[in-house]
Amino acid sequence: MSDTEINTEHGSQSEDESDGSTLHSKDTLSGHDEEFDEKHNIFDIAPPLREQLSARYKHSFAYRTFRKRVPQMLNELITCMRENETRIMEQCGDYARYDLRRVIWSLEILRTEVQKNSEFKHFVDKDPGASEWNIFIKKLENREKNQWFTSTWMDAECYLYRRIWAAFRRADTLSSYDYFSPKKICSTRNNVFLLRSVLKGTRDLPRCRLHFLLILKLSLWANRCDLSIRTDAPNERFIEQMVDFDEHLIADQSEDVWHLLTEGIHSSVCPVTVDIVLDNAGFELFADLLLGEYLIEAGLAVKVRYHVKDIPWFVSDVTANDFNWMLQFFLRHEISELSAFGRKLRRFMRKKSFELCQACSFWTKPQCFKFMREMAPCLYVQLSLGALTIFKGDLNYRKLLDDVNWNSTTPFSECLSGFLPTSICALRSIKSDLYCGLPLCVVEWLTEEDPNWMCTGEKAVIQLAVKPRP
Ligand SMILES: O=P(O)(O)OC[C@@]1(O)O[C@H](CO)[C@@H](O)[C@@H]1O
Repeated sequence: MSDTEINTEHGSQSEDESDGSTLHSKDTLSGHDEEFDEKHNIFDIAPPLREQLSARYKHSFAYRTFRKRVPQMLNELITCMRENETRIMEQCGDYARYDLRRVIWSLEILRTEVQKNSEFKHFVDKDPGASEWNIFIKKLENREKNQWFTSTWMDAECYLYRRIWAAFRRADTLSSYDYFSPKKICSTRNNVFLLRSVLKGTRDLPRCRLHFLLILKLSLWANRCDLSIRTDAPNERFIEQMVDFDEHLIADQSEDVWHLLTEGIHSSVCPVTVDIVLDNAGFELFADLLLGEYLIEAGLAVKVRYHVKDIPWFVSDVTANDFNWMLQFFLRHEISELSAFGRKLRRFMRKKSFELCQACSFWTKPQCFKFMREMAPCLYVQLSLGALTIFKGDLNYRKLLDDVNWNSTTPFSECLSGFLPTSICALRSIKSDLYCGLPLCVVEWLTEEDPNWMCTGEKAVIQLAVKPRP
């Protein structure tokens, strides 16, 4: 990712202007929806139990995603590319101007396809993944699930981000340009004072249960800062406010995670590795680096491995470039607390206490994690050699649960459909309509209070499935 200043101001909306995709806002769909729904056989119901989520259910976040959020996200991306043409040319060369026009044209076509509920097209790029995608799309065609509003939500969303990537990839000058980087860079730069205040509050914490819980929850609540949903920046008093966040934790197995790391794993026999499957860049990545730092310094792990996406994904997901950019950002920062943290991160990388794993393409495939063993055996074995894998965020959670709308009281470990390479911890602020492992009636009560609660990221869960070891 380049360090060039890029304007993201104009492409974004204020919360008031937004359209139902923003946190805290209500469902505001109306107008042409009835006509659209009738034409495309949209069911006037919420996602049925034990079914995979899909935009074919009107009362779902998936429906709103394709009716509102996705066209809006594509508009923002197009505007951002137009407004930053000169800067992109500085970075990618003069010819980028022509490539950019072609890309914008492709993005406009894509937006129309979503709005018209068109069929998925096959990929024509030369990337090795294209043929695999095309086989997958063919299968969807055979099952008549190859449209934005007939496919599952997961298939359609992953296809969307792969299509955006293909539009840039085809253009020689832009093939390795990360079109979401302006947003990701700004989200870090605009929060420098927050980063400093969090750093000040978390230096040299001795090993103890309470400190561990603080850092684990910081990593959890940082997941509220998802750039594809949230327009407001986290508050500078984030750490102090976290005490109040606790009441929003509707399933909390954080103590079990502490016990697993301190008692369940015999670190004297084999050195403990913890894997963190990252979600968003910006403040959330920072919090995940703090979590890694604490695990190492408190002797809870000897190695923390970070997993990233191989292509720009769901707007703000971390790629290897974002990870490296953040290390450099800290290292070179003029604020002493930030640069000291940067030097520590560099030390951890050099000593291999931290490892940035080679980005595995499985993370950007539409298949959920129960298929990992078969589709990405090396990744599965890698995770199984670690003591614990922490999955960050809502999208990873959806993939853990096969994107199925489980009965909300079904235990977390049951909903993993056999996926348990090692012990698994999910840190998820809830931004979609699926849940599990919750106490009886919680979903009913919350829905009575606010039918939209599950799309706001306000509530969260910390859940753990322990892998029995011989
Ligand atoms: O994984 P994250 O960053 O916590 O959330 C990803 C997300 O924004 O994308 C999906 C909808 O597009 C939802 O599952 C969720 O709201």
